[in-house]
Amino acid sequence: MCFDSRESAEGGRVIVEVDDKVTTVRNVKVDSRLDGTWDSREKTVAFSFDYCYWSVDPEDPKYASQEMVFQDLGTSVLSGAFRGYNICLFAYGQTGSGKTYTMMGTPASIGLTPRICECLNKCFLFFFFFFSIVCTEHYIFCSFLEIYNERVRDLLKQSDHKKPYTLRVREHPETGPYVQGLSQHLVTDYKQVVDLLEEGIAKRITAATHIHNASSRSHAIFTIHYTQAILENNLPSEIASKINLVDLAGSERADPSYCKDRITEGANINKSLVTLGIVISTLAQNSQIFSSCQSINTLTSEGESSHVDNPSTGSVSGSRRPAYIPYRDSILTWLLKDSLGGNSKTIMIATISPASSSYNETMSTLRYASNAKNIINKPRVNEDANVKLIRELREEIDRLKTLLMSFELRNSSPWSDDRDGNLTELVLQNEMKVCMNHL
Ligand SMILES: Nc1ncnc2c1ncn2[C@@H]1O[C@H](COP(=O)(O)OP(=O)(O)OP(=O)(O)O)[C@@H](O)[C@H]1O
Repeated sequence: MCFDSRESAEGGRVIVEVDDKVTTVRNVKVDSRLDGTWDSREKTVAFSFDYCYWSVDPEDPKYASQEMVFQDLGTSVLSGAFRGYNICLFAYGQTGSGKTYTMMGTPASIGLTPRICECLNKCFLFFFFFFSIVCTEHYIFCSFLEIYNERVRDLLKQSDHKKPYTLRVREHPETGPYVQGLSQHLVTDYKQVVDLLEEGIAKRITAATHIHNASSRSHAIFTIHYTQAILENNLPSEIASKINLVDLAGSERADPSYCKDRITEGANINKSLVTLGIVISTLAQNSQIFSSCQSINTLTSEGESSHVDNPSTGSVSGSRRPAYIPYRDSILTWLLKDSLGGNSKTIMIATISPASSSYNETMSTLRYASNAKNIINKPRVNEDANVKLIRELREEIDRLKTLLMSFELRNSSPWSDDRDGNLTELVLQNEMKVCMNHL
């Protein structure tokens, strides 16, 4: 949260308050109605989130530093990545409100992305020691792209200046959407990551707007593919995690005084942010339907009731179907499909301005974030399929062995020999499958 230059020049009347996990916004127009007439609008609206930060004035004791944000959000990205989950962290908010500052930072105050990269390199040994897993090696590949005017550009590839390098988005049946031909860079130390980030940020398209004189006009996605070679129960295996760190272009109303290019940019930025909003609210609605269906099923299986009317879903026993999610309506939502509603732990950072002149933008950003809070994703660990199979077979062997022992302890009946024989056979078959998988 910060004032932009325009708001500071205007004297910046503060209408936002942050108290622990609650952000309250005051509507000054309601305040200024001194004629005594009744106003139906709320004077203050409170929003609750997992974390709320105040970073308007560094002298303020409540001031949230980059380190504090990293301690809360960055470490949860890292612990998810170490355990093999896909993670997405994206910053959304009004132009000039601090998205790039939070995600990338400045040389004097580094942001989340470089801090996460630094810790991926440094902390993995501690993590594996802590979770008693033996990690033999780890690899980090990075890519950096921007979506500008609904086209994808590689920010880490040299291109002919006359012809910008645009890439196609494709969809893999198992791993989901990806950018064909996007360059991947192996990094082995922090300096290399910082160099890549600096190279990409320098190539990213920015322009002066009325609000911010170096406004990012594109959505930037920095992706880290983090793979760990591990030994679990003496089995070599790999855990892979994809971390998407997304700095969105600022939401800003179109201004007719801008040149044609700026208006086209603005229209494309708005199109993708509107689609993102629709995707988020549809996912939130679907998650509500899903969770109410689950609670209906729980009640039914407990035998308490088989007909539950749920006013929020408006139907009986979950007959309301999940709505279609228009991921493909913009490149941004298509590329983030898995992060927004699939196999990913996703964190949204909403950046706002505390100034009264930004009231509408602030309310819209906080409503957006409130909607996103209701989405329930289903992240799963990306572990090696063979190791998973071996673990399941071992569990099955243990179960069958226990069963066999209990038969042997009992007095054998005329048919028990057959049954014991079948179990022994099953144990042998499973042992063989495990051996084959080891080869
Ligand atoms: N919490 C903060 N503390 C100090 N300075 C900040 C903070 N947040 C943002 N700034 C400064 O405010 C200016 C605008 O921030 P930033 O570029 O991050 O905005 P943005 O939301 O990414 O804007 P746009 O969408 O237009 O790209 C920058 O100069 C940045 O360094």
